[in-house]
Amino acid sequence: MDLRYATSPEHVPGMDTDELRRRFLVQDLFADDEARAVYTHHDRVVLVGVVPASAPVTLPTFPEIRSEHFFDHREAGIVNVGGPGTVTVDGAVHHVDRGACLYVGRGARDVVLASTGAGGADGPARFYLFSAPAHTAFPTTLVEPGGGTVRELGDALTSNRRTLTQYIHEDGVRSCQVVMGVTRLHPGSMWNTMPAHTHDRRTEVYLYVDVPDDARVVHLLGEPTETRHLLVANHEAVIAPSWSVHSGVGTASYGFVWAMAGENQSFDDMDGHPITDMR
Ligand SMILES: O=C(O)C(=O)C[C@H](O)C(=O)CO
Ligand SMILES: [Zn+2]
Repeated sequence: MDLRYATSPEHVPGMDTDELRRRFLVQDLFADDEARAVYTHHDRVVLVGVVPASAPVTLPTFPEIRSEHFFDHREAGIVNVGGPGTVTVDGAVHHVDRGACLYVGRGARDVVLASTGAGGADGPARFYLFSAPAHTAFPTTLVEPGGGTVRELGDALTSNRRTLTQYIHEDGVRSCQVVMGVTRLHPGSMWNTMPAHTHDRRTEVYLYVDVPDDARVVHLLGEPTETRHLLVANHEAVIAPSWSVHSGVGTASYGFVWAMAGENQSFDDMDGHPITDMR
């Protein structure tokens, strides 16, 4: 498990590219037949990538969380960004196809992730887990692709036309902390989350998907008047501490899985920052 301590904003001005990437960029989260994890002390969020390529993968616990089972004190949202698959939770099989989201509540003990495609064009399933501490148990719940609460945002004239779908949120699938969904840029639009915002009550992570191999997302982070950027490739994630903006522009169309944890689950609890105020 890659353990990352929290970063205070006053340290960002002195950071070079390598340190910014070491602290906030998550690379190589996905590897065949493995469960790879990153633990950030920002709201104690744990990210896990699972690609059951040749056999099902049983979600392990990790020594760093000191629990007999991963979900003893945690919950998670799981989005499949690969081929068709299943997530079996204590014997109950959930078909989690590409674009579907499964919420797994505190108390789950045996979680097995598997691919069901016959090695078709989509390849194996690619499960992305966003986990946060949980202090009560909510039921494991599946949202099918195309389900959830949809918001149409932006405009083609500002190249930020996009469809935001909320899966796990106050008016959707219930959870303790996790708020999770997916945003898809419309053809010809490249900017996400512009105008930018921060939410000091929550940490957020973006996992970028469907980024062509020869393209990148230029992702903005940092305090609004002390921004930095990261060049992000497909299936890489960026950790946005509560003080950080999180916005980006791609060199080709893409989507991203966004997820938050912290003080509240109010999606609209955010503080906007006009681009004219940012540096
Ligand atoms: O397209 C967007 O805008 C988003 O997806 C915004 C994220 O959901 C977010 O940052 C919510 O706080
Ligand atoms: Zn946000």
